[in-house]
Amino acid sequence: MTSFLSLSLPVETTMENSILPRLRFVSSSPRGRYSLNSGLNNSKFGFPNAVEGEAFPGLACNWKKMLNVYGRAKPRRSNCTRAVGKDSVEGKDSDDSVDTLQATIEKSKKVLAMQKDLLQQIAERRKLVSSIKNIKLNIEEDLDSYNGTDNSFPVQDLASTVAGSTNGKYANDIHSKSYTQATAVGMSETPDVDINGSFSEEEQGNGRNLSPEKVSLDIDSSKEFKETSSTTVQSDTVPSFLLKTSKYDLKDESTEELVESSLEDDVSSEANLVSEDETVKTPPLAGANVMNIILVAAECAPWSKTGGLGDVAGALPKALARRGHRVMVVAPRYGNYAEAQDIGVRKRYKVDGQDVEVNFFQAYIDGVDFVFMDIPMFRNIENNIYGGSREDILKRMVLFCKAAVEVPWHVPCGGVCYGDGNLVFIANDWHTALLPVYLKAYYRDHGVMKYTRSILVIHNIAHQGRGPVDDFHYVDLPEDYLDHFKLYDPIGGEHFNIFAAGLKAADRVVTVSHGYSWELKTSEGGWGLHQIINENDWKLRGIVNGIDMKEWSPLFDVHLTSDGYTNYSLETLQTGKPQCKAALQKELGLPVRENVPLIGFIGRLDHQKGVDLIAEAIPWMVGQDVQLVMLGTGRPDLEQMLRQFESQHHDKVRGWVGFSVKTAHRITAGADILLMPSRFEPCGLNQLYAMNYGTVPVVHAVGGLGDTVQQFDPFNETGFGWTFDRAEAHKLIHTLGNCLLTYREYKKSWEGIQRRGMMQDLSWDNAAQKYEEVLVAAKYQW
Ligand SMILES: Nc1ncnc2c1ncn2[C@@H]1O[C@H](COP(=O)(O)OP(=O)(O)O[C@H]2O[C@H](CO)[C@@H](O)[C@H](O)[C@H]2O)[C@@H](O)[C@H]1O
Repeated sequence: MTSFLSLSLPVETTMENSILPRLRFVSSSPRGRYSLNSGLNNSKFGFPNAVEGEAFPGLACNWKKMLNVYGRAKPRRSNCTRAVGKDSVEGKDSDDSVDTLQATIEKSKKVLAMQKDLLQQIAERRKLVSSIKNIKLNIEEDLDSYNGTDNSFPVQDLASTVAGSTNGKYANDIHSKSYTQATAVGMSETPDVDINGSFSEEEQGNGRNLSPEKVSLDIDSSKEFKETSSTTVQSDTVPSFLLKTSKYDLKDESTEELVESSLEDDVSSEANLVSEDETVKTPPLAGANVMNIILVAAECAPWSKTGGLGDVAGALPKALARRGHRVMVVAPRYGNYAEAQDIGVRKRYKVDGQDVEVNFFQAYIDGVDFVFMDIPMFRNIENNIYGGSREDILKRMVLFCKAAVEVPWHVPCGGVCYGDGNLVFIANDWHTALLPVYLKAYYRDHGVMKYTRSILVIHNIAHQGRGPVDDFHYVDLPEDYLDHFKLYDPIGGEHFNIFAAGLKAADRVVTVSHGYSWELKTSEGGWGLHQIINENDWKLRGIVNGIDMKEWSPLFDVHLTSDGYTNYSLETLQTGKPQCKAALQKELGLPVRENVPLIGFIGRLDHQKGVDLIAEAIPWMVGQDVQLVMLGTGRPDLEQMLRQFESQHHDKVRGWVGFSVKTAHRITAGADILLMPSRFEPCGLNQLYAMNYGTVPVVHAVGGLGDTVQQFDPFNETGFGWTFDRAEAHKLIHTLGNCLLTYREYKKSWEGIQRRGMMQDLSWDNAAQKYEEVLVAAKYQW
């Protein structure tokens, strides 16, 4: 969640019921309207406001168009016969038998190419399996000590174990390379030439932050994820290990035989290949593009999380580090984090005329330097991190961004600062959108940090950091910068908008799916910023989020190790998942029945997530033989609604009001179906998690949901779930009805959907590679 709206805050209610002045405009678009709050209401600062009526009917209509634009359709290969025909015309006579022969040869070539491709996948899957096994061994050791409470940080523990590298290890690595700047405390106040310098080739090439063992493990596994399969796995590209267990495989029997026999033949050569790989020191995947990257975010899982932003900030950096980059995450220190040590660096920054001291804490985990800023105004708000008055939140973000931009000078990680050469910041959402502005206004405009670039990632444009124009004085910038913050609403008039300034100042802009990058440019989806986004279209790119495979994998999930739950994989899906379902039913006090479809919902209870559509569908749903569990916090009226559903339909519905990571994992594993009727959804992570757990998503095909959930096609047995094209209750009911029918009547198809979902490569490694392209583009941009 990416706004002031904390999951534990009833902010959305105030959106609807504000008594403070509220400025609105009605979109001239015939498709629908939305209102924008001027931001004068303190509690609403940060998001533009309540959506009225049908929020994005236009989007609903246009999702198919979006899909066409961003294309799932793959380029068709020219068919063999045509190619042969062309040859024969150009050559001698067009003789039928020659044609046939040619066609056969072409076909054989194609089959051989497929076979080669499959063998490659087999080799890579095997490597993956063996590296996963290693990881699992470590994890199992850790599980013994894991206490199973929701508030602990298993990922953290596991991460350290898996990486096999702690801060101490890291320090050793650095020391062994005889770095001279090992003293953290008392670094000079101003940037110094040595510190700013970029790393030597050797330092970069070796992935300086990583121990040699770590480099090879991580690089190998990311490569495997990257190359193993495409995001949309078709039935003809099934990994080989499924050939013997499933029918969702190669339809072409001859190819299958060929593959099987080649498989056996190739076992020994593969083994050689793997062992060779292990001994050869692999260069970083990023090659010559290795950079210093600092991701700055207001939340970072597992330490702080109110929603998807926290997940992304916790996982994307690790994937970038696996590619060989030197990566740091900078986040506020909301509480005491066991892993992070005070490194003794103290800096002072001014906010609203006052000097505020910032202390820096650091932890090195999974190849990433996590730097936490300890600032009095951030302390003890871990359960309400976007809480407080508009001014309070603004001051926090001003201070955070001012300090973050100087972290590469002042915070030595493993003894050496990042420096500002070959450096890119990744800012996230409006909270850190000031960073690109500060980088420009304080430094680059003055010839400092000339080689530093900034990327701004839009996770949710609905929250913008809005306020009255007077708020400009808080951000402490030269007067001529005011114009960058001013935004005019046709009805609301001029206001102050942090996201607007950040979008203009950033070197590149990324958003979290292709679909959303299209929607952002529409008046319905841009929430008043569409014009600025259109003007900056040249620097915008959509990159679909990934999954932290250690955190969200049914095989390693630490929340499935007790209370009757169990870890499972593709191979044990048929036994493991039903066991989790039974455990969930038991935990929730629902009748334990294997054949009743169990539907889940996890998310913020607000307008975005379409909870009200579920509410409208409830009478129909409870008329079916289904069970429904909803987990969420947010608007008090919607929380109340959840409680009410539970009390009215106690034999079928559970409404869990609260923020519980453990329960979210357990629902994802135990449910058969995950419902996501979001009105808009920049990417959405829960549907990705669901598919990885063999849980079938039913979604409104908007934003990232449209990008990631391919509609089930019963004729071709393709697709990962069900989609509906308008955020309307009757559409949801109709679609869910089809889904339930398949669940009940077509078990084999259902299993196929589950398996295809689980077989996708949803890891962060693909996305990290794309981010790298954006970072490189920014680096060479002047
Ligand atoms: N009550 C609860 N208890 C426990 N866990 C809960 C919970 N409610 C939500 N969560 C967890 O929070 C995360 C929510 O992530 P999403 O991507 O679905 O939504 P969010 O709208 O916050 O993120 C925004 O940013 C992300 C990241 O880019 C985009 O995917 C998304 O579309 C955009 O709206 C998931 O990990 C989910 O399990």
